[in-house]
Amino acid sequence: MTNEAARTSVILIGGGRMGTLIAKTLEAEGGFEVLDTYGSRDAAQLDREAPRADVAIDFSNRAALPHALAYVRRTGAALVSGTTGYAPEELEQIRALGEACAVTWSANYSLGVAVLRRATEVVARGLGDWDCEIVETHHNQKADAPSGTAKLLLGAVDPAGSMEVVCGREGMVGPRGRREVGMHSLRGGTVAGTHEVHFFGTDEEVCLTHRATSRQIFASGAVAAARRIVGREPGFYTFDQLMFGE
Ligand SMILES: NC(=O)C1=CN([C@@H]2O[C@H](COP(=O)(O)OP(=O)(O)OC[C@H]3O[C@@H](n4cnc5c(N)ncnc54)[C@H](OP(=O)(O)O)[C@@H]3O)[C@@H](O)[C@H]2O)C=CC1
Ligand SMILES: O=C(O)C1=N[C@H](C(=O)O)C[C@H](O)C1
Repeated sequence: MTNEAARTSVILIGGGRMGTLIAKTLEAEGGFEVLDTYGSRDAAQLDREAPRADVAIDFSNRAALPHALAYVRRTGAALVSGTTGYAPEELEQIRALGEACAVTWSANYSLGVAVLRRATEVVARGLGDWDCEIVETHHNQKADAPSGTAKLLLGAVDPAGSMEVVCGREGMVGPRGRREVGMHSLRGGTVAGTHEVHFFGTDEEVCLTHRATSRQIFASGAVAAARRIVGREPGFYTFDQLMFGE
């Protein structure tokens, strides 16, 4: 068998900042062959003509989802998706795709954020009656707000989904409610992604912060996920399951 035959074939959905960096990372790491990249102009080709790959890596836009789903259903490729901005029903469609193929979706493919999520769960349990505000900061080209990672961290603060979520505080009348979480989005410059979870008590504050200083962490995490998902049984796998086996 030649090295060529052993390579994992990939199609990329989205060839923007992340898609370009993932292509470079696949090339640098070796063992992968990118068959093609699909963007907004040719995403419809995914439905019928695009060649079968071992794995599709999707960092694009929610508008591409019907094509990504059609591609994976048609070809049986594994899916690694990092696209954010989905509605809950769309995320449910991605999870349901796991009945037919091996699928992973994560709002953040950095190891640091995977650990931050766990740390946030622990701190939130310990400081259950403290006020909590989540602040995310990203570059001025980001299409969605709040970030997918901010929503992931909200899930760690409030796993039951029982708290009121207040996005920004403009027009707020009266004091802050006890059963609410504030979400705040800042946009500017070239920030790769900063997430802060603030817990405020009386006369004290605990703040957990993750700061991405480069997008490379997301690209490397997505490629690691691609390596680990190819050849798995159909199912929806979390990033933690792929990386930590749990
Ligand atoms: N999970 C994670 O770790 C991370 C997730 N992200 C997420 O990845 C996504 C992409 O981010 P980024 O690369 O910075 O964004 P860019 O704007 O740089 O790139 C977006 C890409 O998506 C393509 N696209 C847009 N609409 C469609 C469509 N309808 N069908 C097919 N392709 C489409 C664009 O194609 P064209 O150029 O042809 O218009 C472009 O290539 C975002 O949702 C972002 O939040 C980002 C970083 C990390
Ligand atoms: O669009 C980005 O850039 C990023 N998007 C992801 C998100 O919405 O959480 C992950 C990361 O923060 C960078």
